[in-house]
Amino acid sequence: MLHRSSPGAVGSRPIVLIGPMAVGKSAIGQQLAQQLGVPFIDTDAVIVAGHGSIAGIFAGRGENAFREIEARTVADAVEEAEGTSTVISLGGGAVLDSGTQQLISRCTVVYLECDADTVADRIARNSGRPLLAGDAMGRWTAMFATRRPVYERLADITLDVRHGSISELGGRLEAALRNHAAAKQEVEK
Ligand SMILES: Nc1ncnc2c1ncn2[C@@H]1O[C@H](COP(=O)(O)OP(=O)(O)O)[C@@H](O)[C@H]1O
Ligand SMILES: O=C(O)C1=C[C@@H](OP(=O)(O)O)[C@@H](O)[C@H](O)C1
Ligand SMILES: [Mg+2]
Repeated sequence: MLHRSSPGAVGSRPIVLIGPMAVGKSAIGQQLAQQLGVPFIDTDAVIVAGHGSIAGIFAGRGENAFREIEARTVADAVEEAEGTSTVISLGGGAVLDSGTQQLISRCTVVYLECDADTVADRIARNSGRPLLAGDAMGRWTAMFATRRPVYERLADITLDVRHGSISELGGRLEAALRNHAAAKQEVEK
């Protein structure tokens, strides 16, 4: 019998978290991985470990260089996670890359959905996100408007994260993943 938190029940594909900056991809991803007892990869953390701070990469080499590093890092993470339910949290702009879009179609993609009010305080405290320098809320809102259709199109599961603590949202996401895996199994029978 499967334990309640056994990773088997959420399927055997990598679980990829997408969504706008500060929605909680890194925090909820880590929480979910802990609940499931599976590895966690935060692609931004991998980039920082290999190349220094994200602000430093943007300032020294530009956004295009960051996006190239990011696409390679995501590809390596998905490859490493293949055949497992490893949780992978992406940066908010990673899914704009068409190669990344193709790669994550082999994963269970979770879109964390929120509104500007949810992230306003977090963004006001923000320091390390170069794309939010200056008018952080204005920039966040403009980017969300253009990226939102991409997040919606790529999502297998959409989780509303406007209310709830990180651990509550981890619990809700685990339940949504179990439902999704069960529904897929039913279709494949
Ligand atoms: N549901 C939540 N409740 C309270 N704080 C949250 C919640 N989700 C995220 N946070 C906090 O907001 C900040 C941004 O979250 P983070 O996971 O880094 O977002 P992302 O990776 O999507 O940019 C972090 O300090 C995180 O702990
Ligand atoms: O949305 C973006 O373009 C970015 C989001 C950031 O990650 P988070 O979404 O985890 O903040 C980070 O990758 C970089 O600052 C660029
Ligand atoms: Mg993050």
